[in-house]
Amino acid sequence: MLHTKVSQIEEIIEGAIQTARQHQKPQLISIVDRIDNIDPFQFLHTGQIIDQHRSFWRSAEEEFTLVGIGTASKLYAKTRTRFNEIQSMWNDLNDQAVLYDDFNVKGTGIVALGGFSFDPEQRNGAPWENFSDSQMTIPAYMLTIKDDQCFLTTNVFLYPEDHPQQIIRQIKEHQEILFSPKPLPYEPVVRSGMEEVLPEEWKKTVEKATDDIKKGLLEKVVLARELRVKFQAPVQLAEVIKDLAETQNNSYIFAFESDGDYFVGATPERLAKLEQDQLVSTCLAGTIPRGKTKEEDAELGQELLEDPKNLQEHQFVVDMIRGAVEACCTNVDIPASPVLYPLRNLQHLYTPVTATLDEGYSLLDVIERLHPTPALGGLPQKASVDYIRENETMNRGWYAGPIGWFDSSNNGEFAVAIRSALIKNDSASLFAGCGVVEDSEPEAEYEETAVKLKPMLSVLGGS
Ligand SMILES: C=C(O[C@H]1C=CC=C(C(=O)O)[C@@H]1O)C(=O)O
Ligand SMILES: [Mg+2]
Repeated sequence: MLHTKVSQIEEIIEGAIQTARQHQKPQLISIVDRIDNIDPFQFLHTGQIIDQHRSFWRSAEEEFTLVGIGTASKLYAKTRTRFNEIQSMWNDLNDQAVLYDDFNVKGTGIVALGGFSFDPEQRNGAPWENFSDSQMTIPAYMLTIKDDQCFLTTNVFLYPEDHPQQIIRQIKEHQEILFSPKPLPYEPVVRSGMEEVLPEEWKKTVEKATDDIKKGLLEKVVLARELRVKFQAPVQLAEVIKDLAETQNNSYIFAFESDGDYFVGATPERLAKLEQDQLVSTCLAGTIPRGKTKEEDAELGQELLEDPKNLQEHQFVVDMIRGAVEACCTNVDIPASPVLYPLRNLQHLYTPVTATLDEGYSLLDVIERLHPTPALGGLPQKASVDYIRENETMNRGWYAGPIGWFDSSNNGEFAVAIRSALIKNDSASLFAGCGVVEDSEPEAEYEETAVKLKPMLSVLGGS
């Protein structure tokens, strides 16, 4: 199945270990092969035999899927300068890497996949003990599906003391496992319990926020809540991801596994996408349910497009993203008014942003400027993040944080991890939030978050 000849892998590994010995320092090598079509969910499922550190990413708008298995290298940081730190670790890593790639397709070769918590200053308490503040992983094995083509990247760090034959044998064993994909077990997820975390207290917090906004303490704040569920048996990652991919349109499907826990979701909200110097960002805020009939759906959509409270929620996001993007881009194009963005259970106000990124900036520089937008944090940015840390009834962890990937050819994309759940064996925490502005009503915001919880709930035992 692999198009790379085995002898070629042997030569590459032997050569790289020689180089590592000569320079007395490790060598990262990355080999890209074109492979026959393979089911990404089965690949993800089978990957757990090799390593319980897996990642999944599927684009919301194009045929593009990444599945990472295991770890060739990890980039961590946990301070306020985490984006810069990860960028400089990434630059160092690339300086010492050698790429064997005849195809040059985005999202192949040395690729980092992972995410960042919402707020690096929030303590890393339950249920997030197994997730570090930020973590980007360069997988040992990675499947890339781009349009109708599949690629396998094999990344390996080679040390002066490594034995070529041992490394080659292990890679061959792992590739054999990955190329004999196991069917999914198809055991339905059965819930045995469900508990909303402090719903009345949450509504009071929304009310307090509207008062504080009226007092001028801040202009907007996004408040999220948590729903805890229990299952009869441990949940299988690949099944949840497959169900999400099949039921949620116009959404990024993602999963990050860390020490046995899975953070998964189907988010519609792109933060930024970069292809060479072409940048795309998205303003998505303002929400109404879908209608049961075509007519009702169109009526609700029209109501959303004209509703002052939702338009205000949205405009704060557009203004902030415009400022952040204009500071590092040219040719910034932002339509004057939003359109509808339909999802299965609800519809949003949507304004796309396109621009050309100025030289010298990376995707992470853009993420640092954007995160959190007022769709996840509020306005002013710092005041709203402080407000969330002090008042919200949950620990956000990676909820609403930037998650995504980048490669070494200036391609990459980050979304924000909303409509998500942290799954721990036979229990899970589901998260959803909403933008609170002056005219927000606690009961209506509560209902809005209930609809936002539906996509995850429906694949975790039914909504
Ligand atoms: C914070 C969430 O949604 C944001 C994204 C789109 C619309 C939103 C809203 O209308 O409130 C939120 O700003 C969430 O789903 O957890
Ligand atoms: Mg809203």
